[in-house]
Amino acid sequence: MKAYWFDNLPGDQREAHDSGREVSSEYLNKLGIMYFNYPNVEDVNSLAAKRKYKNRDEITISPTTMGDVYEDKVKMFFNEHLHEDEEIRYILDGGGFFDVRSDGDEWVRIKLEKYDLMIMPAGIYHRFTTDTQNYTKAMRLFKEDPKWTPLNRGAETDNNEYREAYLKMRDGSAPIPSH
Ligand SMILES: CSCCC(=O)/C(O)=C/O
Ligand SMILES: [Fe+2]
Repeated sequence: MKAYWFDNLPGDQREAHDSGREVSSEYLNKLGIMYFNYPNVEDVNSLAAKRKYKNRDEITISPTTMGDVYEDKVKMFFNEHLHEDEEIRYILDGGGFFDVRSDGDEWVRIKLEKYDLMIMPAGIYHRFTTDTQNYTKAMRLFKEDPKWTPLNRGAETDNNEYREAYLKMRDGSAPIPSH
C-alpha cells in the first residue's frame, strides 16, 4: 500500500498520478480508513468473523474476464460515490487504486497490491480504478447479502444520513451507524 495526493493532471486514470506528496497512515486513519497486509487468508477470516461479516465474493476486473464491458466497468467504478455500508476489499492478485476524498475535498490515491486489505467507512466519497496492468482480483466482504450499491455524488448524497454520520465522525461528534 502506498498513499499520496493525486496530481489532478489529465491523462489515463490508470496511470499512477503520483504528485510525489505522500499521505501518512495516521491521516488515513483520521479519514476512517484502516489498512492491513494479510499474506495469510486466515487473517482475513478472523477479521471477517470479528466484524460479523457473513458473506464474501470474488471479482476479477480485467479485459480477459469482462470482455467488451471491461472499459465501461472501469469508467463506472471511477464515478465518485459512497456506500451506506463499510467497504472491505482484499486484493488477491494484481492491483488497483482507490481514491478517497480528504477533509478538504482533495483526492488521496491509495495504491493497493496483492494481499492488501482496506476498510473504508460508510459515507466516504471515493472511486476505484484498475492500474496499467488492467488486472484486479479482489475479495469483497459483506455483512449480509453480497450486493454492491454505489450512490453517485450529488445533491441526494450530500444529505444522505450515512454521509452526515461520516462527517460527524470526522468532526468527532458521533460514531458511524451500521445497518
Ligand atoms: C476492487 S473491488 C471493485 C470496486 C468496488 O467494489 C468499489 O466499491 C469501488 O468503489
Ligand atoms: Fe465503492
